[in-house]
Amino acid sequence: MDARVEPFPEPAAADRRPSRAEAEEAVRTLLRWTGDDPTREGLRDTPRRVVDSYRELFAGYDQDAAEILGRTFEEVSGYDDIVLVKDIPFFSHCEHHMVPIIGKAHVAYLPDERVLGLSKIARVVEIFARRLQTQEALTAQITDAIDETLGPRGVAVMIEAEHLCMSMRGVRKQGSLTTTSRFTGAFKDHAQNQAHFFALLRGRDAA
Ligand SMILES: Nc1nc2c(ncn2[C@@H]2O[C@H](COP(=O)(O)OP(=O)(O)OP(=O)(O)O)[C@@H](O)[C@H]2O)c(=O)[nH]1
Ligand SMILES: [Zn+2]
Repeated sequence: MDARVEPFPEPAAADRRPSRAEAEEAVRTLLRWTGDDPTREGLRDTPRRVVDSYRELFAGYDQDAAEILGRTFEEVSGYDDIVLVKDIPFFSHCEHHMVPIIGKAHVAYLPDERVLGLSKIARVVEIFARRLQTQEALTAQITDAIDETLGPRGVAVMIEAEHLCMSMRGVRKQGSLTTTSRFTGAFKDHAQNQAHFFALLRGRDAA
């Protein structure tokens, strides 16, 4: 296993999870921490809603990228050029502040013998985005999951995102975008493949 990154973190074991009642109580504690009153009518159902929201926003902990990416197709046409799915929107949450990260992922690979269903590329972005993340880890996990499961000639991933922990709070710089990228195989070794990837990305503004 590649030591740089754990591509398929084990989903949190059910027995290590607090109960729903404990989770709702934690939300009540945070409501009191804000200075509000969790017993007032408007907030009475809020712990339940927050816990339900967390289930959805962090659903990625219960999903396995290898399973999604395991469903591949043999490429019989001889197509061997770049496959790029760009502008995949995602919402994630930063692991430092648990505040949203809003961004777009651009994911490309150079097929070898097998290709992926295109929706699976967007699904793998979702799986890793719906966990607490840094942008660097999100980029690495998407790249390495595709690389290790599909075995293509190369993978290229670029992510552009705004971190609301830098906009709403802290340094308060609205609109600043962070870009991260990761390349494997033929994208890493051959500058012209990287250049092709970047040229196709620039093309998104031309339409
Ligand atoms: N490298 C990296 N840093 C991130 C990411 N998301 C948030 N951060 C940063 O994580 C850092 C946490 O810094 P700390 O000094 O521990 O926390 P803090 O006191 O809340 O920092 P400020 O945000 O500067 O107020 C901040 O600089 C954030 O901007 C990310 O995806 N990648
Ligand atoms: Zn943050």
